[in-house]
Amino acid sequence: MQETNRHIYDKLKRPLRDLRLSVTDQCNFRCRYCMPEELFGADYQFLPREKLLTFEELTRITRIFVSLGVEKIRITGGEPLMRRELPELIRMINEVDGVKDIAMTTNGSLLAKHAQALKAAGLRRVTVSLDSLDDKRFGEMNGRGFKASHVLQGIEAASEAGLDVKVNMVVQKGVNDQDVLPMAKYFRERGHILRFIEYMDVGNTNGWRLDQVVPSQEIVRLINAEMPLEPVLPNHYGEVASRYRYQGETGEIGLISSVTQAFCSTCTRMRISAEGQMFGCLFAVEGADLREPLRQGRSDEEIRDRITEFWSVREERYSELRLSNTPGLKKKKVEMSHIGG
Ligand SMILES: Nc1nc2c(ncn2[C@@H]2O[C@H](COP(=O)(O)OP(=O)(O)OP(=O)(O)O)[C@@H](O)[C@H]2O)c(=O)[nH]1
Ligand SMILES: C[S@@+](CC[C@H](N)C(=O)[O-])C[C@H]1O[C@@H](n2cnc3c(N)ncnc32)[C@H](O)[C@@H]1O
Ligand code: SF4
Ligand code: SF4
Repeated sequence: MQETNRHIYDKLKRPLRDLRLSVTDQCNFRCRYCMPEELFGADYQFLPREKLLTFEELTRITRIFVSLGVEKIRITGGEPLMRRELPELIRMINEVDGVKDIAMTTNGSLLAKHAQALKAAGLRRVTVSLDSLDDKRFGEMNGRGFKASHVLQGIEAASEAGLDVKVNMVVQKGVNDQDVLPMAKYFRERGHILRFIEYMDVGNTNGWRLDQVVPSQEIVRLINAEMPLEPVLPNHYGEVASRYRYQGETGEIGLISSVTQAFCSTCTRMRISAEGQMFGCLFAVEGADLREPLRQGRSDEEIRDRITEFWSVREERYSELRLSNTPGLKKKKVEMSHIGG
């Protein structure tokens, strides 16, 4: 029987509501802002299979988190579609009593192949990352020469399969800022929500510089000048993106402003890396292990206590601290491809 779901709160009184599960640390792209080729080269040691949480372990974790009030699950990575049999995991998670929303973030390269199976397994929404419509620029940004047209086919296939599609674009000054308007026009016509993400200083390897961030407000101004926008209220507490609607239409865009308007004060997200470490922040230094307790035969109650304890001492708010330029920001952080974006 489903236990009574109770919310737990961290030190800053933020409830635990969302669970982001990374299912692999591997990826077929080498986006410079995430996994630069020179650091994630041919000799890079990805996690061996036995270290990855199994589908049964991921499902059990989900069930325990749901008993703590989580309703929203996001599958991510690395590239989640590189994990074999992923639709089977979706099916298993979808059967967990109390899961209200299950979504996946993907680079879209393998989406055309898997969209139908994912939908049939119970996936509702997919967020596809795409940084440019220009094949050459996109190929350079993803570090592997993948074509934008290929990802667009994936988006089409997902839409045809009945999945709700959003698109994420990381905007970097001098790299793809010229693509903001063409992307906005393209996805406005097709009715998909495009979200612009401020380039972040994730991990230790992407060579981030503040002057490469395009502030969200600049993007709003740029689009508004051509296609007038109006702000829209958030869908729910803690929504990451601020929303704007094209005036007189239902179409929207979103702005994820983790550099210029940090949203840590309403951050309700727990992240689990592919090897089963819990992270309370995208910029965490280290996580707390769940895999060993799972494999040592600990009871659900014991694992629930471990999660509760971890969340109750959580006080991370990295982006807010970065915003206030607090000295002594952590030097060594977990990599985004490892923790799951
Ligand atoms: N700094 C920071 N960035 C985040 C956080 N959550 C998401 N992001 C960034 O926002 C991007 C978009 O998030 P998505 O994976 O699309 O998920 P979401 O915003 O929860 O999506 P919806 O459920 O559709 O609202 C991520 O890839 C990250 O780049 C967070 O907690 N902190
Ligand atoms: C780490 S990826 C994992 C899922 C999948 N591989 C993908 O690209 O959608 C999740 C999201 O993080 C975003 N991301 C990665 N590095 C980033 C950075 N430095 N700043 C902002 N967003 C970033 C990506 O664009 C993507 O939308
Ligand atoms: S952003 Fe996604 S697609 Fe790009 S390297 Fe990172 S994990 Fe891979
Ligand atoms: S920086 Fe950390 S605490 Fe702030 S919103 Fe992102 S994940 Fe949450």
